[in-house]
Amino acid sequence: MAKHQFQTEIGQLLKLMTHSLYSNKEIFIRELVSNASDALDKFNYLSLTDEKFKKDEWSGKVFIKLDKEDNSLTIGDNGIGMNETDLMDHLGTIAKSGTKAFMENLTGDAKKDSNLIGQFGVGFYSVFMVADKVDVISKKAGEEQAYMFSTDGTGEYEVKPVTKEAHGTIIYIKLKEDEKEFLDKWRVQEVVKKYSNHIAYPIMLNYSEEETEGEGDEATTKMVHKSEQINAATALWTLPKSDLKKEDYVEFYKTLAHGDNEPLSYLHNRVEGANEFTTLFYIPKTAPMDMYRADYEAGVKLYVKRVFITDDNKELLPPYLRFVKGIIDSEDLPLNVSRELLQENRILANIKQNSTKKILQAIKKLSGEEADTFIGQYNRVMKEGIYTDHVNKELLLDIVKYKSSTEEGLVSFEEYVSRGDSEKKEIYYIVGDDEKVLRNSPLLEAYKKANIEVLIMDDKEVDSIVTPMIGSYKEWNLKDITTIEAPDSKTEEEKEEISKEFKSLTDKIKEVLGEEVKEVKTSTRLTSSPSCVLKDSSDPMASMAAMFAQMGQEMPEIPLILEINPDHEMIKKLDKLDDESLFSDLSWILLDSAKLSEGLEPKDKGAFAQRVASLATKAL
Ligand SMILES: Nc1ncnc2c1ncn2[C@@H]1O[C@H](COP(=O)(O)OP(=O)(O)OP(=O)(O)O)[C@@H](O)[C@H]1O
Repeated sequence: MAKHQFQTEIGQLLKLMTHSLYSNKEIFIRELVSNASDALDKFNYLSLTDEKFKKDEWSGKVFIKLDKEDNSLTIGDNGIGMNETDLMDHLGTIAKSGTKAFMENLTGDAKKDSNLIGQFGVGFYSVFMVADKVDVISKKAGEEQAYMFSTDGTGEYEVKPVTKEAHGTIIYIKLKEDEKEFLDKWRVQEVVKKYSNHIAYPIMLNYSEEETEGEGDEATTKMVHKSEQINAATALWTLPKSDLKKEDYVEFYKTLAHGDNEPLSYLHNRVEGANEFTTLFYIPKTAPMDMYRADYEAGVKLYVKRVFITDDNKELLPPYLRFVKGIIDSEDLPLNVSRELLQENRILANIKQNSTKKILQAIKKLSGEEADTFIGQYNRVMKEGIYTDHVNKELLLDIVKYKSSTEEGLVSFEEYVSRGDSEKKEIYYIVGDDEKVLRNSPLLEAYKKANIEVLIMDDKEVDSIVTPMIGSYKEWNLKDITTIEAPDSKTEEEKEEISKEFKSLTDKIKEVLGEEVKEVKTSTRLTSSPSCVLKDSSDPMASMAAMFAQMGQEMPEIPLILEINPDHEMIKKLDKLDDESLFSDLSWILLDSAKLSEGLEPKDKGAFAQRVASLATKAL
């Protein structure tokens, strides 16, 4: 008999299962039933597509056996089964990178942590919350030899050949002394109904019960073996909407998401006509942990006429909808559609297009608290959608929200437009990575004064790439306020006059700063700040920079224009200053502090600090 060491991470995981996650132990039943159901799905597919298995008169079943005398619970299925390598690969190691992420994400809150179990696919090991010892006896469909994998959940497991008639898997669980509740028929039935009522196969509960025959002195009791189906065993999505209540949808979601939370929203549609299919989609209340991992798991399962095809196809929905969980069941796809060719399939492309639109329309309809929750979790991926999905850009633009310079909370483009200047039709925005810096930016001063709303986009990584390519929203052009003229009440002549009046000063500052700025000019956009910097939108580098950003590359530097506030005390005094060295220091400070207040860095931070210290000393 071969003894093997568990992979290190599994060792850690087992410890965790046995010692930490004890408040929600019942989920081990959900996890094992779900694995059984997956194994049945896989065999079902084979029996319908592979000649070798077609002759089988087969109907998939899960069974659960309770044995009070032996203090054991057994969960079995007649599904695809596992051979020796499968047992060692699937149960002795965790191939997925998920486990490490699982361990890192543990919060210490047992309820939350047990929800993570499903998300990270460490389902089988949850059995060690209740088991002293586990034997997995399995025979793979189409193979001769069966094997038994045994472990007591410490560091080692054994695998040996055994005899088993039919293909499938039996998991024998010797329960810990204090886990007798899982031998109670009602308790097990309750757990199965809660999590697994709508898996597509019958779950049979086998148990023994004392029955009394006769009455009084004549009465005799004997043990009777019973077997009954304890789940509905209907694929929920095939039922008419009118037969289903919210509770049914929520219950099914729990099976699907391996969790205990309610979904934020769901949509169930049957499409008839040239292309027939049913979809049932859920939007989780909280974004999946792996949403921003490159190896995220697909959330949608594909079925063809109720037969499970795959849960590993990331093309069923566009990537920005990767948080959606659910089912697509097509009537028209061939059962043996090659998994590789799914991508290019016209029917599937049509389903994808239709589903995407339906999901986005449902999201758009969310209101109040639900809409807030959605935006809190998914605003960023929706912006990703704007970038990648041109067909649904309009819908997506109605969903995303931004901070605003004049409103509390988040606002939509629609709300902005309803308040904006309907003649000018412009949407103003400023992008950066620090909300506070953006709100205090000198560039906002003129907009504040003119009472014009500016969208504060503080998710720079995404906004700086996505927003420039939005272009317009319902004929309203988006304008980056760091590149355009500010609103002001002065005429061109007045501006000209001020510019002339300060020409010698602006020339002198430019002389000091040299190539660091492209131009120095008087500003009409400032009220309380002495200076600000702007990107020169007419410079060819500016459009290049946007292109670079879209390709995810480092942006080339765009030359800056320094604007000074002619009404500011400092500028007035500077104009009259004779001390050359002080003039030079103050010119640099005008530039560097303007950069800082817009979230940019001074070129020479050390020199900046020295100049400030020297000025402070003079002021004392
Ligand atoms: N009853 C079973 N029949 C056949 N294979 C099984 C069975 N139970 C488990 N397996 C195999 O072992 C693997 C590991 O199972 P485990 O529950 O740990 O994770 P998972 O099912 O892959 O992930 P998740 O829990 O997220 O669905 C499964 O993917 C499957 O290949």
